Amino acid sequence: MLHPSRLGRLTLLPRALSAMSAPPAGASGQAGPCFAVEGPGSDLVCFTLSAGASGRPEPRCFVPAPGRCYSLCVPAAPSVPMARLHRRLQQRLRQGPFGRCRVLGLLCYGAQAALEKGFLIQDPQGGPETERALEELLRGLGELPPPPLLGVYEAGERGELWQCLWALRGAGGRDLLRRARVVAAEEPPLHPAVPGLSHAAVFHSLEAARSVVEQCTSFIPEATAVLDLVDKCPKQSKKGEFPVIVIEGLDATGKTTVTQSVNDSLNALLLRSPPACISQWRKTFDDEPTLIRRAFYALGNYIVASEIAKASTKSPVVVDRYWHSTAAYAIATEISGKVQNLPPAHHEVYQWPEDLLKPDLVLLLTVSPEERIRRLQGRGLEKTEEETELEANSLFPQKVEESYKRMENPRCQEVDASPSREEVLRTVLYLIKKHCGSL
Ligand SMILES: Nc1ncnc2c1ncn2[C@@H]1O[C@H](COP(=O)(O)OP(=O)(O)OP(=O)(O)O)[C@@H](O)[C@H]1O
Ligand SMILES: Nc1ccn([C@@H]2O[C@H](COP(=O)(O)O)[C@@H](O)[C@H]2O)c(=O)n1
Repeated sequence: MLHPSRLGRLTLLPRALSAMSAPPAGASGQAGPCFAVEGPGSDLVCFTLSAGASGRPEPRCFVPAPGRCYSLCVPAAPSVPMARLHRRLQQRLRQGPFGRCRVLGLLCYGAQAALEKGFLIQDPQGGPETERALEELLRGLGELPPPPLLGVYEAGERGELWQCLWALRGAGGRDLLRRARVVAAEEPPLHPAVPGLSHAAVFHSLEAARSVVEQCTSFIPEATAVLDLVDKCPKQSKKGEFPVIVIEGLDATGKTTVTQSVNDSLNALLLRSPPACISQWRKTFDDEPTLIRRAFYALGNYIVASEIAKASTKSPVVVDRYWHSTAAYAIATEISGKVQNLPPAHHEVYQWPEDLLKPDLVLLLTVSPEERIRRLQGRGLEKTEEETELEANSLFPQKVEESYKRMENPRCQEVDASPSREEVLRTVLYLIKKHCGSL
């Protein structure tokens, strides 16, 4: 992190016409837009705009000397075209002239503005190529309402930081819309992505998820097949008289091991979400933006619900992952930074969807990060040792697990899955018996 006085120029390319046209405010919580840079660390670097010399400090800077820094944003509204545009930009920023740059997440938010998501692009070498390539990239996006804006950040005489907001002309050239001072803002009390989570990533009804996947049929042929399967399922599936037990947890915590042994012990039926009938399309949807990817997994849960309804009339049912997984992973992916950034306990994102069949018991398997590393490594797969350790120790699994723990109605009952396989099975069977009675 360097002070802005050491910058040449810092360029932002926000597309938030509505947000950016609000009068500069100079403090977070006021009318103007605020920005949060989502670094690889756990803190957000927040800044806002001021009309003139405000006496407020510059934001902690994020520009590598002697390089330059750029960014761009698109509306984060839960719209399929915008989600795809964000994804497209993300992919383009990994290629070609941007290869030498470091790309961080950027959120634009404010009292009057809808959330925008974008990127902060740090070019360690400087030079005009990156700015030129960004302009080309934005012009190449074609007709988009509203048109992309370009913000150029410049250090003033006393080292203060200014934002110049430009509109790109289709044929070339650009018009200056505004110049405003960049000043530090406090981290907002709620992570800026929290208010939009229920629309952009965590689906609380079949209809909400269905409508997203329906908008994808023209460019994802598999979407039609998924919808056909969903539409064949009875609406509002009801559970039979036998218990339904869901096993949740991070990967390598022992879900497959436990579900298989519980299944054998109880003579139950084993199901998993996503169900086998749509599993072959996972890769396709995993490559899509969050909105589409999570809608796919959400629909998978409704298909599993109809399988559970049928099976639970005949025998106990054990389910390997269900809605809690879909929600916990979605929340942890969308909320950057530290565990404290997660939506607070009892937030709506932790509530079970009213139209989804509820299990009788949800068990959350947990092991220490060290044990999880051992199990991940023991299992091999394609990750290197270093990748495995990085993943297991990062904030991401902590956020997934904490989200699981905040789930309500039904809540996840935690099971320490570090002991031997036999002991974990005994504990799980004890809890099932305690909760569901004799089977
Ligand atoms: N109690 C245990 N003690 C030691 N090793 C275990 C235990 N339970 C499972 N394992 C081993 O840990 C590894 C991960 O287990 P498993 O595949 O059951 O996890 P999982 O939660 O289903 O993972 P994923 O979600 O990635 O499919 C496997 O190699 C398994 O044999
Ligand atoms: N109900 C579910 C199940 C899975 N996911 C997503 O898949 C990933 C884990 O799958 P595994 O096959 O490795 O167990 C996880 O990252 C989730 O994103 C889901 O969303 N909902």
